[in-house]
Formats: sequence, C-alpha cells, structure tokens
Amino acid sequence: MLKLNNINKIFNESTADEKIALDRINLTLNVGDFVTVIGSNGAGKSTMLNMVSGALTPDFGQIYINGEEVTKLPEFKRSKLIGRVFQDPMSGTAPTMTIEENLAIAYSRNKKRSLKIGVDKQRKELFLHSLESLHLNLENRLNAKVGLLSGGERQALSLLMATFTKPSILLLDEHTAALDPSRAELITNLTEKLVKKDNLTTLMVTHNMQQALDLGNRLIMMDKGQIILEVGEEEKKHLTIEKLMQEFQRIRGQKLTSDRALLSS
Ligand SMILES: Nc1ncnc2c1ncn2[C@@H]1O[C@H](COP(=O)(O)OP(=O)(O)OP(=O)(O)O)[C@@H](O)[C@H]1O
Repeated sequence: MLKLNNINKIFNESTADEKIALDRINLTLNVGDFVTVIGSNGAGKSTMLNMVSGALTPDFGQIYINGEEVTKLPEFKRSKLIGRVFQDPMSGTAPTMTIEENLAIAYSRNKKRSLKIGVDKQRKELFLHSLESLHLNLENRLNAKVGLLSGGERQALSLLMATFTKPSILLLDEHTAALDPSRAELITNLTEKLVKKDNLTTLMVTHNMQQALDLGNRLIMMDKGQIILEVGEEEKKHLTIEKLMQEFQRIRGQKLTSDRALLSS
C-alpha cells in the first residue's frame, strides 16, 4: 500500500525559475491497485514517481509504504520496496553484463546472500522459466551481453527485473514510449501479465490515453502539480478519451487543442 500525504515540491524556490512541481498531493493506493497517470508536459508526473522512489524528498508532507513512513528513507534503502522501469530501455539494465548477471543482480536485491549448494541451479531454473514467459527467446541467450539486445528486448528484461522480487510498489515511467508500436504493445501486454500475476501495486505514467484507459483499475490526471481528476474502478470501465478531454475542459476551463501530448492515443 502507498500513501502520499500533502506532498509538496517547489524547485528553485524564491528565484525567477521557481516551479511548483507538486502542489500538496494526496494519493492512496491499496494493495493491488494499478493506477495510470496522465497529464500534460511538466504536470509533475515524474516528480511524483521520484518522491515515491526516494530520488527526491518533499518540502513537506509524508510518504508511507505498507503503513511505514519512508519520507526520509534514502533511495538505496527504499529500492528493496520498489521496482521501477524508465522510458529509456538503456537505463534499467547493465549493458556490459550478461542477461544472467543482470537477473542475478535483480534477484539478490531483496535476498540475503546464500552459499547453499543447489541454490545456483535453482536460481538458474527460475531465470530460465521467467525468461521463457517473455516469449522473446531470451532463455537461449543467458550469456549474451544486454547491450546487444534490441530496445524492446531490453525493456522486457527491465520489466522482468523490476518485478522479480515482487516489489511493494511498481513504478512505470512512460516505459513503452520509446518503443515502436508493435514492441510497445508487447511490453504493455507483458506489464499487464506481470502485474496481475503478483497483484502488484502499480503507478504507471503514460502519454498514451488509450493505454491509460486499457490498463489498470484506476486513473488520475495531473496538471500544474495537482491531481485534478481521480477515476475509480467502476467509472474507469466506461471511460473514453472523449470523456477525459471533456473532464479536463470542465475542470480547467480550457481546451486541449494545442496539447496533443496529453491526448495522443
Ligand atoms: N530537478 C529539477 N529542477 C528544476 N525544475 C524541475 C526539476 N525537475 C522537474 N522540474 C520541473 O518541475 C515540473 C514538473 O516536472 P515533471 O518532470 O515532474 O513533469 P512531467 O509531468 O513528468 O512532465 P513530462 O510529461 O514532460 O515528462 C516541470 O516544470 C519541470 O520543468
């Protein structure tokens, strides 16, 4: 479970460049909630994910994961609780290491070291089994350097690594945006499958409105550092892109004609 309580973040405060990136945000995710996050450029979406991961600390407000306050817990300590996939397929994996080595790092993130005989064999079987589930034939390339994989393959591996240890919170930051449509669809389907398998509590930022409607059980829309719309489970089932546009216009009193980024489907 994740709770953001009155989270505020101002960059360059009291200067000409002052920017209110998060304006007293409140958000609660129950276990298994999959919330898609939309909003125009600069709305505060990545900043909110950075708050959850610990990459940034709020000016004020509190963050709770599984009921424990983590507001001041440094990112490296919080990483045990969090899986994250970024837009850039290059950022989630180590390119000079093999697929097996990358998986071993992800695997050990949440585990104490063990020298028991047989653990390595079991671990390898787990890696092979997990890779098979991707249907990308990566199980036959365990010793290939990750830098040689295509963007889609790397992103699939990043997603697998981020979810390997069943994190309390999964953060997806436009993780399909840099891929061509067919690869993006593959990663979208894989996301759905992996999240469902372990009932992962997930926050996914996307500029793709259709993806935001298709995935997850809840949706939020951000604008100028605020959550301006929250759509619950039942309502989301009947939501359309058109309705979302109407809602934005109703709330903000302005048309979205110039901001296709929010609306691209
Ligand atoms: N480190 C920083 N220093 C100064 N300003 C920042 C910093 N990080 C973000 N901002 C500003 O805070 C605002 C929110 O940025 P953020 O990256 O969270 O938006 P976003 O909704 O993720 O946008 P996009 O969809 O364009 O990625 C923006 O105006 C951005 O320029």
